[in-house]
Amino acid sequence: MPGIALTMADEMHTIPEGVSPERPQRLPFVADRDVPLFRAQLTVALANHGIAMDAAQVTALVTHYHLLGEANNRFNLTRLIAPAEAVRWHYLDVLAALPCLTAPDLPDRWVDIGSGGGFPGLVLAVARPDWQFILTERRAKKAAFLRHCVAELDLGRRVQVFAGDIEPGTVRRALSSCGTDVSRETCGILARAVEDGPRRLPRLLRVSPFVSAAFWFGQEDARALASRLPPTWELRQHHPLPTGDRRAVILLTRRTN
Ligand SMILES: C[S@@+](CC[C@H](N)C(=O)[O-])C[C@H]1O[C@@H](n2cnc3c(N)ncnc32)[C@H](O)[C@@H]1O
Repeated sequence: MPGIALTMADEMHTIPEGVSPERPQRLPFVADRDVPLFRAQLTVALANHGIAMDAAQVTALVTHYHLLGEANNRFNLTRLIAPAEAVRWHYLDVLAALPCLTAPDLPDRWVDIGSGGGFPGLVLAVARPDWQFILTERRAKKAAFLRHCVAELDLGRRVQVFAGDIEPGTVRRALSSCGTDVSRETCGILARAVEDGPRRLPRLLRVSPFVSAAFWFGQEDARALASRLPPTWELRQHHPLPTGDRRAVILLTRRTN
């Protein structure tokens, strides 16, 4: 059954096919009901898509979902919180990108622009214990939620949260404040469902620490991005995702010559 591609803004995430439009926009999260269902459906999805994770990693993702659900009852992090929707549209959507992110010449340090509830950065941090992440989020409540998740999941040694706006003029300062030596170190940039991404994200590519980028896009956004790429960047891979019709991770790299 083809899914409907996610659009750029969370508020606009389209309802996946098969979900009744009659349904209330946001069902309250009920931990006793939803967490066991989520664990079962996540386990099936990982097996079906050949994504290897050990028991501790699965438990960490379940814990993240639990925290997300509880926080979502207090303020809006995502509309897609019911177990089946969350597994598919959030966790599988992120984890299915792993094969294209794991080439040895790609960075092991990533900056997630607009992490929201932790997608993709926090989920990738659980999946790849050898990578480091800076999760950035302009909204204070969401940044506080991310910090809480990092503490609960014991990821503090390699995952940092920057609360603030990431723009071309501020990004180097933001990374420095998280301990990155921007004159020597390189990193990759991640973004999923960031508002107006095809227009705003290419500007960040001009900033020097960034040597790779992975953007979760539908077909239209991928097309719009292609015409805005700085000349020093090229498309390295278009990695289709199983979560939506023509949905993909667009992997970009800075040219070396
Ligand atoms: C639509 S949500 C998507 C969240 C998450 N990436 C996901 O895929 O579910 C976009 C998030 O990016 C944040 N955001 C947008 N532009 C930003 C910027 N320039 N710097 C930091 N955060 C930003 C917003 O506050 C919002 O939480």
